[in-house]
Amino acid sequence: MDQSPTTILETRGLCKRFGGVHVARDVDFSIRQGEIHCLIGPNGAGKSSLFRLILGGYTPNSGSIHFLGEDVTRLMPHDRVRRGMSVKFQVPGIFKDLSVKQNLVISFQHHRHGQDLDATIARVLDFTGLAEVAEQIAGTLSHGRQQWLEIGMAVGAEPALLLLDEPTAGMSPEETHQTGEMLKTLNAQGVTILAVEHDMTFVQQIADRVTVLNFGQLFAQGTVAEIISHPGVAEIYLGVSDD
Ligand SMILES: Nc1ncnc2c1ncn2[C@@H]1O[C@H](COP(=O)(O)OP(=O)(O)OP(=O)(O)O)[C@@H](O)[C@H]1O
Repeated sequence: MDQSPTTILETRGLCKRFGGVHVARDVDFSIRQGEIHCLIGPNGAGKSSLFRLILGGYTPNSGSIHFLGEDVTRLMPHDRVRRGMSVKFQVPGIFKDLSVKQNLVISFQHHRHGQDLDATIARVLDFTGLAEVAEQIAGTLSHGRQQWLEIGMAVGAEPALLLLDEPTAGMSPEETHQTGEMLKTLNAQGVTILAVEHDMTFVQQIADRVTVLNFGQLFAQGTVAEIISHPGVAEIYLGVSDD
């Protein structure tokens, strides 16, 4: 099994079932250091489940997960975060009654103090384009800006791997495009990104590689161009069997 230095995360023979439902079937999946990797597939394919397995929200029935060369299969989610994973879920987990800046203070105050905390907040406000609304109550921001605030909260600790579950859900096309540019900037600064995503325009904008899941199994993997021209991928989206 490949365990080259360029592999940041790898799953080996990962299986997870709930009763008779197999949400992950023998999944061998890897993310390369420095890439933007998108996870796609039809509804119910197992994307969110794989995401939760990687983060430790679900425990696999069998198989293993390796992050930065270490077996993290049995680690609690917070121990995975401590090792460099960070996550933004689909539903914004922000404090809506607090200001943008107060949200960032709460996110970073356990890791950063004094000038270091101020510098981190300034960097995140600049990166997310939220500096002009730093004092605004977060719940009054547009949907897109609330999502950017949460991305900012997820990247303040400078993670090695950022996991995003449908980061553009509910966004306008312009907000979606801006999010893509934001993530490419972050990636250029050294953050590896895994995004579960439905919007293929967005996937084309950001992805270095794409993995397609279907019925809990790895169906195809490749560049965006390879996946788009893969005849089986179009078929599973149309609900036609590839057998
Ligand atoms: N905790 C659970 N208990 C039982 N079944 C589950 C659980 N989590 C997921 N499933 C089932 O596993 C399958 C895969 O679900 P999952 O949410 O991972 O798919 P998905 O690809 O993320 O779908 P979508 O694109 O609709 O979000 C579905 O049939 C779902 O109902």
